[in-house]
Amino acid sequence: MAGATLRVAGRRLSQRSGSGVPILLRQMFEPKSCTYTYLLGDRESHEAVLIDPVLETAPRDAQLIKELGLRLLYAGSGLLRSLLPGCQSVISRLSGAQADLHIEDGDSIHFGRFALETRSSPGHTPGCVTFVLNDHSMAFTGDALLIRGCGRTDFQQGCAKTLYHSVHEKIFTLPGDCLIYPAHDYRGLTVSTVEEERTLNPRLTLSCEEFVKVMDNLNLPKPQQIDFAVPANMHCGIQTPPT
Ligand SMILES: N[C@@H](CCC(=O)N[C@@H](CCS)C(=O)NCC(=O)O)C(=O)O
Ligand SMILES: [Fe+2]
Repeated sequence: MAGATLRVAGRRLSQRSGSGVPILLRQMFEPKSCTYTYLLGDRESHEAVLIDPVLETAPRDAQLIKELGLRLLYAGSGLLRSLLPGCQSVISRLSGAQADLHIEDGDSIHFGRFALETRSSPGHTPGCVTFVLNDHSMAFTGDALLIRGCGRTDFQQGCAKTLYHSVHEKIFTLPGDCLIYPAHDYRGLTVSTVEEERTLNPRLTLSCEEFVKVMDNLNLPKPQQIDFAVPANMHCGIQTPPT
């Protein structure tokens, strides 16, 4: 099972660092929810992981994974698991959702010569996680940190103060040139860096107190898919018929 192990909290990351080894990375877009899904793979072992998958595009993602000859080990979706046997669904333990594997702060997800470090980054939801590649060259920030923005905190047990501390302590402490890949973008931007967001993010450059005020007054409309997506996420992306 070498290269495919999930390590428990606090253990050292793999010594097989990603540094100098080109990773296979694909950013894929779902236009309805403006979601980015990320496929990360090791060209040598063909092991891969999928971050932030969306139900609607699971068949597309599964097809690409097959075409590229990859073996998907982990995905945050139960549907991918049924489309690609052998794949395990993964979600934060703090989400309270069902999955094959529950991850916690400090866990590592290994695929081939690479590993993703799990950094719990609650605030948008209690279960939000940022995945950091083991050489700290890139971070997948989910809905916590968006490009020049951040996840809203007005539903799904969100908390602005918690989000502020998550971003400052778990993401802004990464190297300045670490690439930031968010789960959503509503303006067509695709990638940022820690340094850019540390200096230019209009919300996260505020004091914690000012940030909380801004977040409490965003008055955003509810996302179109939310009533459908939240219950599904509790079952790792699988809809259960109403009873
Ligand atoms: N009108 C938009 C709403 C998008 C939205 O609320 N997005 C969430 C992230 C997905 S749960 C969010 O946190 N947005 C923060 C922000 O500042 O936009 C739509 O339905 O597309
Ligand atoms: Fe969200």
